[in-house]
Amino acid sequence: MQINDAEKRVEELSITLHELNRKYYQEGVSDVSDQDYDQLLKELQRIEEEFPSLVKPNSPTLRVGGEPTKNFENVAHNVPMLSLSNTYDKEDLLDFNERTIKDLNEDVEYVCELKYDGVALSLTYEDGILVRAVTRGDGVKGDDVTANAKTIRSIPIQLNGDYPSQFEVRGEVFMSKKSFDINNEKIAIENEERISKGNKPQPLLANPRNAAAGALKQQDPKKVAERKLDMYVYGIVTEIEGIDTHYDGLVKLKEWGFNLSPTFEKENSIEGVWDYITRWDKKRHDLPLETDGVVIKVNKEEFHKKLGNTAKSPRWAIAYKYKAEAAKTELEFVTYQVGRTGAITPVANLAAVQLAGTTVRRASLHNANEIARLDLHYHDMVYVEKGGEIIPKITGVDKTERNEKNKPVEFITHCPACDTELIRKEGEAQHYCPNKETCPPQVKGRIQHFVSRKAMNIDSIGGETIDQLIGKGLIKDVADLYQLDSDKLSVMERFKQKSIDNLLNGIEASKSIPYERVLFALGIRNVGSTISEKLCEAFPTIEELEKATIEQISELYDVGNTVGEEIVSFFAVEENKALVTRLQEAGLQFKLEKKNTLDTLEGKSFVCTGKFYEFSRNEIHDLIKLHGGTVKTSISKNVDYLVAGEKAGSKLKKAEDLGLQVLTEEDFKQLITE
Ligand SMILES: NC(=O)c1ccc[n+]([C@@H]2O[C@H](COP(=O)([O-])OP(=O)(O)OC[C@H]3O[C@@H](n4cnc5c(N)ncnc54)[C@H](O)[C@@H]3O)[C@@H](O)[C@H]2O)c1
Ligand SMILES: [Zn+2]
Repeated sequence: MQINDAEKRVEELSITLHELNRKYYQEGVSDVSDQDYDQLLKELQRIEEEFPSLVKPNSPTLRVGGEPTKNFENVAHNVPMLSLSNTYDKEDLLDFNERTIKDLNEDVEYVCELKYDGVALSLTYEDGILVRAVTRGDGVKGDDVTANAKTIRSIPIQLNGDYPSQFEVRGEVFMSKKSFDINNEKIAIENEERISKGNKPQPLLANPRNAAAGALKQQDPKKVAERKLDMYVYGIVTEIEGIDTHYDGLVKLKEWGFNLSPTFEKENSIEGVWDYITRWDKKRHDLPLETDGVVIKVNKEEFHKKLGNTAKSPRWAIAYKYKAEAAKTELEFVTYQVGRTGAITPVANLAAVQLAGTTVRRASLHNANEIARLDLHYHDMVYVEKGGEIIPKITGVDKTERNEKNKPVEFITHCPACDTELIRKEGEAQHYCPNKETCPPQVKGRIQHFVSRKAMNIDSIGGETIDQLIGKGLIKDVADLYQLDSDKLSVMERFKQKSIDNLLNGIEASKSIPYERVLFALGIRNVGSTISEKLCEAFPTIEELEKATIEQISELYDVGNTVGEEIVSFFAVEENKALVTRLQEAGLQFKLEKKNTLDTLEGKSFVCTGKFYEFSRNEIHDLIKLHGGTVKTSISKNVDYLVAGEKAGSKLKKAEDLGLQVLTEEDFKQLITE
């Protein structure tokens, strides 16, 4: 691979992984299976190993988890809370064993535990009393959720026995399969009542892991208690005299009153580990909670110190993850969904089949390429797989069972919602319905996105209200919302004055939503909430963004080419410009609120490369922005300064060739303190 191709691929992978992370940790949504995610991450790791100069300071290979939230006090961890390196492969596991023995120059004993599928929590005890519970957050600091943790019955508030005076223990908070079902039943019953009163139904919990994460972050501890969470602890962090092995630590934890899964086991060789893994492959489904693998840990504490950590995970442990489960069933027919951007997604409708404890009836087929790849025929017997909990996917067809009369699945040519002929852009996998203006799911989808919580947050407008507003001809697009008034709304059915007031108040309040969220709300393809923040920082008014070129946009840190293309083509459409103007006239924010920035570096642009001592690269970026400068990723004549650390490499050479000013970390510090 050439460095140019590598750089491009690194960028693509980083954007994809950042977005998958954001969805997974912030919204609890998985767009791809864990196995696919792990494959992408490994690919990035391999490229970065080959081209170390391409490692960005915030690369997904270096980052743990999500981010702490603003809803709780953020607390720094005494010892970082890391992730675990993982594998789906026996070979990798054997390699791990060999490497460990080689590094230690001694035989090792392991402890095997199941990998509980929930969220990590750190608990601190002083004199036997729980004083603090903190989530993993970004690994360095997390959310203080002590009040919530105290409502979880399996977390002891007061310990028994000979516990040390102060120590930290970590474990997994989870929602048992039983609580998950009960909670969903409750929500379903509440929904019947809500619907009968004309209110919006609540979404069901998607899966136990996501449900546990959501519940733990509730603001009201009473609500946490209602969700009936549990916790298994899996390790002591603090060094404690007399506890020399991980196994002894677990036994002690049990004595002091903690809740542990009784499934942990000591193995004196990697063969023993493999035996444990095989034994639990099927049996784990009988456990009260979801598990997705086995965690293998070196037993002796002394070895943990010797082996140390990578940026992201300890070297003394590895997770072996079980492969997704598969089943075979019949493809009955294919339906097509229309998204808010007009993208058409084919969905396989299957004869019901049991898979990993749930009944599966539908699977996503992604796009026409996928159908072609599978060479899918109606009534084929297909293999479905479910990675973790996400929508299952079809991985193959059993062609030996194909009846010759079965016809191949042909992609539709016209939109199932509005009958417009579909288009497919060159080089793209997806079909689109080009009828943006009147295709009902697109019109509705855009409005739904616009009012959603992370966008304009108008929660008084649910799906059914949108249907009615469109049906009664009151709105055709999002700008029409701002023309509504009591009079017009009087034609709405099952709408009391109170609902009308709520709706209008919500719309009014949205006028103060900041520019970055308004931009996100516009629903431009590939412009998610993070990208939108970056764009607003670089182009503080919509007029500046409108004038920006693809190149200028792609130069921004972590923003790819495709975003530039989407932005430029958005503003090339007259209707879009007109929509923005109408929203501006309605009083929405299209200008970045000036944060308290300084102007020391106003108008200057910087590229940073290499390794720094006093600051991390991210901190330097933040300092540049704080002082009014801009950060770019690649060297060009338009860059003013290169801040070069240790091992600066190719960028330094290029900067020198172009005659740019090169700053050391020290020079940079002087520049901002001048
Ligand atoms: N599908 C997606 O879009 C998507 C996106 C992001 C992450 N993911 C998945 O999440 C993984 C990364 O998440 P992660 O960093 O939380 O890592 P992880 O969940 O794979 O492993 C680390 C965690 O395991 C937990 N754990 C459970 N049982 C344990 C035990 N017995 N001992 C020690 N720890 C135990 C701990 O909470 C620890 O934080 C990825 O590998 C991927 O599978 C998927
Ligand atoms: Zn259509």
